[in-house]
Amino acid sequence: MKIELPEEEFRYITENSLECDKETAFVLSAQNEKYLQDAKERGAHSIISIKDVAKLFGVDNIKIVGITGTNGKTTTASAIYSFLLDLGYKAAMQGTRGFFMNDELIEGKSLTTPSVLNTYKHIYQAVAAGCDFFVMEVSSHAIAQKRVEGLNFELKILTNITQDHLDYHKTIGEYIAVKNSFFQDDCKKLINKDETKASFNVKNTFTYGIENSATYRLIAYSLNNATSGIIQNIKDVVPFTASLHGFFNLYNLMAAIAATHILTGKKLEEVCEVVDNFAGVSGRMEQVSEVPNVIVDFAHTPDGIQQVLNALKEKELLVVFGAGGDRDRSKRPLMGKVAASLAKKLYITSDNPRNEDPQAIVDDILEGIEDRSIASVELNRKKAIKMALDEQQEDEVVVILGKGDESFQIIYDEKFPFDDREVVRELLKIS
Ligand SMILES: CC(=O)N[C@H]1[C@@H](OP(=O)(O)OP(=O)(O)OC[C@H]2O[C@@H](n3ccc(=O)[nH]c3=O)[C@H](O)[C@@H]2O)O[C@H](CO)[C@@H](O)[C@@H]1O[C@H](C)C(=O)N[C@@H](C)C(=O)N[C@H](CCC(=O)O)C(=O)O
Ligand SMILES: Nc1ncnc2c1ncn2[C@@H]1O[C@H](COP(=O)(O)OP(=O)(O)OP(=O)(O)O)[C@@H](O)[C@H]1O
Ligand SMILES: N[C@H](CCC[C@H](N)C(=O)O)C(=O)O
Ligand SMILES: [Mg+2]
Repeated sequence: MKIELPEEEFRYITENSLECDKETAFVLSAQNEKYLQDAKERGAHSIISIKDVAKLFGVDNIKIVGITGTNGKTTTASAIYSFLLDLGYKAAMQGTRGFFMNDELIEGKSLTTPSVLNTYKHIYQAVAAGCDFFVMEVSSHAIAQKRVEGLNFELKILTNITQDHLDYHKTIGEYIAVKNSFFQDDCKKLINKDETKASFNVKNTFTYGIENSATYRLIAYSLNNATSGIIQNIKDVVPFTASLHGFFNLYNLMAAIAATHILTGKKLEEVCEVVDNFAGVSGRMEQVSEVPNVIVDFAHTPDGIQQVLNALKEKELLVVFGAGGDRDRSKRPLMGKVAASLAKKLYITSDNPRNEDPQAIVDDILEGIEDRSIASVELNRKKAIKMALDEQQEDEVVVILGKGDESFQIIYDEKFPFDDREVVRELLKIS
């Protein structure tokens, strides 16, 4: 990606040596230092550091909020973004769903945390638009690869640490260490106190929790019909209501309320008043049809599946899911096991197979399932959804997991249009 800067002596900057020429400066970062020689050989105008870009782009003129954790990053980021906008601030958000500013989608999905220069470009756009805050998701890949190099965070948030991405991090110990490495500096931090795997520098640390005492503690809650809770921070005890469902979302809401309180210095009452306006995130616990009851969710980890199915366990559940190809293999049997323990019936199918054999992925999932009589295998995702809908009885819920708001299915390197919600609507003939 080349960025044009007409005012500078070089006309463009890039982080890719292949794009270097006499008009284009190479932005040296931890991710591309191995290509420095190549950039020089291609006649780069000059070599500049990511710190130089930080100055050029004024990235210190905005408050950056970074959220990491295995699950709940997008939901927590979206809640903070929504609360800030409702409280009258200008805000931007970058994450799995793309780059948003002041309630508008500016750029579609790419990575959860894009390359370092891409993030700097978004921050630059947010500064230019007069935003007070830049809320961003920080994936474990991004921490390991230093895609957040040079950013001074106003607040860093930890949602939780369970299992994902062991294809990349190799061991759970390494994955936990990478997540925790984000919280070793002196900047303000907000940590989930109920996450026993969290390890952080206590300086400037705030905590939130439900089970353990914390700076922000949920002292009472109800999940019947509507979600509501009472949050305590020192002497303040403040109620809130919310339209998100499920116990796990109480954690996301707590993190977002606490973060907004810390960031803005507004009264906790004022923050809690806007909580109910946040309608949730597309493709997360999204009810596509009420009768029959069909829910689409983005759970793609063992813990995500457990949390979502637990939230719905009052009903009998028919669960359609698979697992992504070219991703953590070791999570697949765990996903199978936890789904089998909470569902009446499983329809195991393809997610995004990418370069793997879809049957082999399903076999990995089946490894975790003792009672195979509850599991049907149908590799075609649309057919698997149809099977579940055809077999659904009154009072049962069809829960379709793993792809949430994705609008395509990735087979090898090709993206084919596919949206679980559209498929359900088409099969149920809902307009
Ligand atoms: C495994 C992985 O994470 N790979 C990422 C990594 O690729 P890489 O290390 O192979 O990069 P590289 O090709 O050596 O390039 C590194 C740098 O050198 C530069 N370069 C490269 C080649 C060259 O000749 N000259 C040169 O200067 C590139 O412009 C880049 O700046 O760095 C690239 C640039 O930042 C990423 O695009 C790429 O993401 C790939 C596409 C990917 O699929 N990543 C996924 C797994 C990912 O990151 N997912 C996370 C987690 C999602 C979540 O849990 O929410 C995410 O943040 O989305
Ligand atoms: N706090 C939480 N704890 C456990 N599971 C959660 C939590 N919040 C959300 N989930 C589950 O994880 C799924 C993904 O949620 P969300 O998109 O907010 O997470 P994420 O961390 O951004 O995921 P990704 O790493 O793919 O970007 C949800 O659909 C839900 O199933
Ligand atoms: N951010 C996650 C999303 C997974 C979504 C699932 N549908 C898959 O393709 O595995 C990842 O890149 O691992
Ligand atoms: Mg996300």
